[in-house]
Amino acid sequence: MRILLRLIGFSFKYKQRLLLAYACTIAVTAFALAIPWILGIAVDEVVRSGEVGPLIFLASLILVISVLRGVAAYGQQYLGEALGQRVAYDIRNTFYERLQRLSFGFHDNQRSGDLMSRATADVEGVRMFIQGGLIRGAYMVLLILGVSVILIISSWKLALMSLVFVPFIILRTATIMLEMRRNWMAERTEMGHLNTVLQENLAGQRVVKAFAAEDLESEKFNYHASEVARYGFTAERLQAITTSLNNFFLLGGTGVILWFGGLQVVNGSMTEGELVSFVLFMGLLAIPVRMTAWIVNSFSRAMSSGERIFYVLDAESPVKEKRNALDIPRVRGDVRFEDVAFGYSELSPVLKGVDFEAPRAKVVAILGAPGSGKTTVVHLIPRFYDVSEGRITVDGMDIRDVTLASLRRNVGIVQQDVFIFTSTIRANIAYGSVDAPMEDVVRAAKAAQLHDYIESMPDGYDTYVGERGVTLSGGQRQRLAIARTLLLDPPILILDDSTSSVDTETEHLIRQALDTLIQGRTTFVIAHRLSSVKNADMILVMKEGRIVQQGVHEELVSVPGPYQEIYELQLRPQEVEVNGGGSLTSGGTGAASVSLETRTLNVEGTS
Ligand SMILES: Nc1ncnc2c1ncn2[C@@H]1O[C@H](COP(=O)(O)OP(=O)(O)OP(=O)(O)O)[C@@H](O)[C@H]1O
Repeated sequence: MRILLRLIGFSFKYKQRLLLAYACTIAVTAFALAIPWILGIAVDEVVRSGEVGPLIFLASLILVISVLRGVAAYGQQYLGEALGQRVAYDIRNTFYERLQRLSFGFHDNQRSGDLMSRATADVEGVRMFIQGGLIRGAYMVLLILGVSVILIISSWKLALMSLVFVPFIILRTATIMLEMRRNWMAERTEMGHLNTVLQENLAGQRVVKAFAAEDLESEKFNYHASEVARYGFTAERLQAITTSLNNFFLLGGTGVILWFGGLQVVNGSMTEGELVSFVLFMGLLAIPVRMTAWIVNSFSRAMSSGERIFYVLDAESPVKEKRNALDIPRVRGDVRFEDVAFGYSELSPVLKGVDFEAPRAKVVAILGAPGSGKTTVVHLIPRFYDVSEGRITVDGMDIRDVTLASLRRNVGIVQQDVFIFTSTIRANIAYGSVDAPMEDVVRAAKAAQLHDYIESMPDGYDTYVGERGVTLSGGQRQRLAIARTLLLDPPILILDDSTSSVDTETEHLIRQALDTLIQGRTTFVIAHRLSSVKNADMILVMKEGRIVQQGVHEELVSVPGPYQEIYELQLRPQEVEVNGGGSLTSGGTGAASVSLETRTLNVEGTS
């Protein structure tokens, strides 16, 4: 009921259209009821007077009414369709908008395929109901009520006999409604699984092919596809059985009328015309009786779909923006973690007592074993997640007191896994700074050592890159991400330096690009490379969610502890690889130079 009311609430935004559609529905019902009534009078007139004059008049009247009925039916259908389309448009946009606002904490627990299914198939289910069920349902109710009242006024005994089937239809409708609802919910869920398999398969095509897993993928898809089909058949079966039963009840009622009505005509207590009207009125019920099952089916589907849509619309984002949050301008870049604790769920804390200060324009290298919490620490800065204890400040301001948009404008991220949109190179570089003038885009591309490559393409900056940037090499994707961040020009930078292995020339280009990028920004490097660690202004060594050592390379390497172990086991062997090809400096402090050796440094012992 709550879902139905909310869907009606969406429709009520267009109340003029809705009311007009209902006005057309009332007109269609009235005209539909008038025709059998006039036909009854016509039959009586012919029998009584034997003249054709009144017949011609009544026939013309029926013609006029039929035309009017046609016009009203057109209005009803058109307005219903338009209403359905508009409501679907609104729901789809509200859904998408909500998805954009929900934080990582929500998305971590969802499957993209399922969310896509909610945004498409579920919205479509709701649209069909609004367009059909909401309007036609009213027509059906009006017609049944109208026919019942007319029949009862004409001959209540005969009416009661002929309408004896109505309670059966109501009972049947009520029972299948529950069954249909359960069935549609299961079908919607399976459809979500099906979309997830499809989406993952398409996104992971390279892995599927590399592991020759086509058969496995087909099996997974087939399983969910057959489940979807099974629930679809069940819905059709329920609808077909109900339609047949309802038809049976209706025809039974018509038989009763013919039998008892015929007897009444014979004994003179009813005219021929009244009997004809009665039978025609019963005929009018055929449409709503047949439609009952369809409407119940459409209603059940819409309620299940509505539930799935409202689940997302009502979802609370774990990261919320305060009402009076400040829209901050460009910050200086002093970042401070004050006794921060965090867990992805309340049961398992991931970070405990993390406390450090990253002064403006310094480079902080974070290292530690896999799962020690390095990524988690940096993801707290742009508020992908919120701390559970303590606080993080930027220039002394608690980051929960500022708007998410203004905070994120100040924090740039260059990840190892660069996401490229299916668009032009220019649009991809300007993602996040869409209004940036072309000169700035070119300047960023030049600084990222990508300009020459772009210029060598036939369409230059307007060259389209394939889905997820498949037409670009790993090194080009990475430099594009650097150009994107350079254009954003954030004072705080998060960098995952685990560049996939590339050739020396590309490595050199990336190193130059990063050199430019890092200048003058407070930089957090998730350190996978020797020089990121060795030349950082501060090194944080993490273990099981805690900072176990903190300092600069020279200090840490001279005392026994986790850093010394990592250095001896994994960093020192890298030293022979370093050939001093360049450096990344931290805003001219001199201390921070992050050089990129040709081989990826494997701090954790994994490649
Ligand atoms: N989205 C998430 N939901 C639940 N747990 C998570 C999530 N992301 C990470 N974790 C868990 O939090 C812990 C810290 O993970 P994190 O990614 O911060 O480690 P890391 O040091 O960056 O590891 P790596 O070097 O392997 O990337 C791990 O135990 C991990 O399983």
